[in-house]
Amino acid sequence: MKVKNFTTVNYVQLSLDSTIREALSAFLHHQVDMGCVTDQDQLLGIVHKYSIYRALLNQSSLDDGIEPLMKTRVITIHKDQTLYEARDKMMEGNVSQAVVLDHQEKIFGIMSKSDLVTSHMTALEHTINRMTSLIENLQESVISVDSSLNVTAYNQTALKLLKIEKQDLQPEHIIRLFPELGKRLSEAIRKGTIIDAKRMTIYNQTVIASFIPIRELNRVSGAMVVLRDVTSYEKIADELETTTHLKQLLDSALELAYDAVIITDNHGKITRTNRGFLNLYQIQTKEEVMGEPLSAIAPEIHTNQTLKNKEKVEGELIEINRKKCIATSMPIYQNGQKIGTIFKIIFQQLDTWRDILLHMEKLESEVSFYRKELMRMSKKSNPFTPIITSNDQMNKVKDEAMIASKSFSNILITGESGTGKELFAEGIHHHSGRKGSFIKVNCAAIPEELLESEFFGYVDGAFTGAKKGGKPGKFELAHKGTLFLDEIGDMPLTLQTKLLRVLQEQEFEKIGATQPTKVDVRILAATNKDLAKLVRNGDFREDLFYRIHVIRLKIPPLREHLDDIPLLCKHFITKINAKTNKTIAGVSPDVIQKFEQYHWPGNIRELENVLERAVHFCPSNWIEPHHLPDELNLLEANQDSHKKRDQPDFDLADKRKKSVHSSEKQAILKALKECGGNRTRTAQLLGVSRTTLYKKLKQYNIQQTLDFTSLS
Ligand SMILES: Nc1ncnc2c1ncn2[C@@H]1O[C@H](COP(=O)(O)OP(=O)(O)OP(=O)(O)O)[C@@H](O)[C@H]1O
Repeated sequence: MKVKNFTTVNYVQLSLDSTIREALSAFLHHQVDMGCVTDQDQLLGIVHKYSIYRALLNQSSLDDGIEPLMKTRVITIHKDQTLYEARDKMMEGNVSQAVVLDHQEKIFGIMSKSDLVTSHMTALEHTINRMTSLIENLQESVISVDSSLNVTAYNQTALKLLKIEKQDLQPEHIIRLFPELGKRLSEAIRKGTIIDAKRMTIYNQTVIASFIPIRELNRVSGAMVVLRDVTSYEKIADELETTTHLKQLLDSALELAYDAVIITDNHGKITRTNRGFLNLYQIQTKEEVMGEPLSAIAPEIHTNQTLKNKEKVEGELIEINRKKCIATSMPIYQNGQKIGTIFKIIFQQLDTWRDILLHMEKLESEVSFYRKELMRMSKKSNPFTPIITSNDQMNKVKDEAMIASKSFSNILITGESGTGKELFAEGIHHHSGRKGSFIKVNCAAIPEELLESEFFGYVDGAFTGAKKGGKPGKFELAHKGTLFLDEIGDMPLTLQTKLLRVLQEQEFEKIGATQPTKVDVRILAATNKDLAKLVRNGDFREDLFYRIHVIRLKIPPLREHLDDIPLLCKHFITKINAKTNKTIAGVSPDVIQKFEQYHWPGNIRELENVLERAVHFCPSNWIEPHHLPDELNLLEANQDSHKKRDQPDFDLADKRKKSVHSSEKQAILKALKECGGNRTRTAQLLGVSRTTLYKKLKQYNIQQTLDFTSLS
C-alpha cells in the first residue's frame, strides 16, 4: 500500500507574503492544522496552527506576515513510498503530519496520522478478507476459538465435517459433541504450544487434527484446530497395502508353481514370470526377460494366435529344449477388458506323471498276474476271459459263444484272419465241460495227401514206412473232446465226404484198419471264406455245410471294434513285457490315434505283432509313433489302406497259398525221408496216387535223385 493512496491532496497553500489572518481563515476553511508555504510550487516550509496561536498570544497582529512563523525543517515523504516507510519517517521526526512530494519534488499533498490510521485500517481489513477467503477455501476444516472456547472463526468445510450448523458453534455444544476437540483446544491454550497432530475419527471419517495456539500481544488469546480428512487417503493406503500384499501373494504363488508361468500384456510383452520359466529356458534372472516379447524368448509358445484368443486354450503339446510340454493359455480380463494373457507350461510334471503312470502300470500288471493266478488256481477261470473286449458287438458274440458252448451242436465260427476264431473255439471247448482234449487241425496247412492219415490215423503196418504201432488221427485224439477244424473252407472235397460220414455215423476207419473206430467228437469249424459261396461254386459240400453250420458265430474284424484298441494294447503289452522281461508302460496317445486310423487287415494278430515289434525297438517306457512300422506312420499308406478296406485281401490270400504250398512241400519231403526216397511207399504214406505224387514233385521242383535219407 502506497502513500499516495492515503494522502490528503486538498492541502492549504501559502506564500511568504501570506498574513496570519489569511492562514487562519484557510485552515478553518479546509479544516486542517497546517499549510505549506511555497514559491513557484517549491516547498519553502510549513506553518502550523500552534505556531500562529503562540504568535497571537505574544501580541502579534492578524495582519502580520507568516514568514517568521514558518518551519523550514519539514518532514517530507515520497508519494510512492509505502505506508510503513511513511509511518517510520513520521515517528522518527516525531511529527503528526508530513508533506508528500511527487517526482518533481512538488507538493502532492499532506499525510497526517489519521491518514496513516485509515490506511492501516484498510490494510487490516484487506488482510482479514484475504484470510477469511483463504480459510473458507481451505480443503481442511478450520475452527478458531478464544480462551473461553467461543468460536471466533470457522469455515464451511468444518461445519460439513462436524455436521453442525453455524448456531451450534457454542462452547458447550462443541465440548459435548466433540469432547476430544474441546480437550485438545483447551490444552493448546493452556500450554501455548502446538499439540502434536492427532488421528481422530469423526462420524466414520478419519481426520488428522492439529491444534495451534493463537497469540495476541505475547499472550495466548485462543487456539485453532485444523482438521484434515484423510479417509480417502487411508482407503488408498489400504488399497495400496492390499495390492502390495496381493502382489507378494501372486509372486509367491508363481514361485510355488512347479510349472513355468508367464504373464504378458496385450502386446505379448512379459510382465511377470517365475523360476520355472527361467529354469526351462536356462535364464539367470527375471530382469533379462521382463518387458521383452514372449515370442522372442520362447518362440515355441504360439503367442501370436494365443494373444488374439478370448478364451482359454488348453493342452497344446509343444517341445521346448527337447522336452515335451503342455501349454495352456488364458486371457486376463479387468472390467470386461482383456489386459493380458497368462501362459502355463507344464513340463516337470510330465516326467513325474509318466513315472507315476509307469509305477501304476507295473502295479496293475502285478495285480492282473495275481488275479490270473488266483483264477487259475481256484479253477473258476472263465474260459472266455482271454478274449479281451469292451465292445458291445464283441461281447454279444462272447455271450452267444458261452451259450452255444453248452449245447452239443457243431459251431461254425466265421471272421477274417486274426480276429480270434481259435480263441473263441478254445473258450467254447473249455466252457463246454467236455472231458476230452481240444484238438486243432489247420485244413489249409496239411497237404491233401496227408489229410486222411492226419484225420483218421493209421494202424501198425498200414503201409510201408508207416510208423511202428500206427498213429492216432485227430478224430481219435479229440475223442470226448473238441475237434477244431480251422480253415475248413480249404478242405478238399474228398475229405469233406469222409468227414461228413464221421459226423453222421460217429465212427471212422483208420488207414489199414479193418474195424471202424467209434468216437464222440464235437466239431468246431472256422473259416475266413464265404462258405455259402463255396457251396454255390461246388467247392464245398452242401450237406457238410449244414452239418457244421448249426450254430454260427460271426466275429467282427478289428476295424469294427476300434474302441477295443486301448484295452488290447494294455493286454498285449503286459503279455509282451512278461515274455521279454521289459517294463514298457504303455503306448502314447499319438500311437493310439494312429492305431485307430489304421484298417488292420491282419486284425488282432497284426496288432499283437506290431506291438511286439515296437517293444523290441522301444528303448524308453512309452511306445511312440516312431517305434511303429512305416505303414502305420505314412499318411499315404493310411489313405491307401482306407481305399483297400473294402477290397478283398489279395495279398493275404497269396500269402496263405504260399504257406499251404510250403507246408505241402515239407510234408512230401518228410514222407520221402521216412520212406527212404521210395516213391510208391511215399505215395502210400501220403495217401495219394503215384501220379499225384509225381505231379507234386514236379510242381515243387523236388529232385528225383535227391538223397532223402539225409534230409532233416
Ligand atoms: N479279443 C482278443 N483278445 C485278446 N487276444 C486276442 C483276441 N482276439 C485275438 N487275439 C489274439 O490274436 C491272435 C490271433 O487270434 P486267433 O488265432 O484266435 O485268430 P483266428 O481268427 O483264429 O486267425 P486265423 O483265421 O488266421 O486262424 C492270437 O494270439 C490271439 O490270442
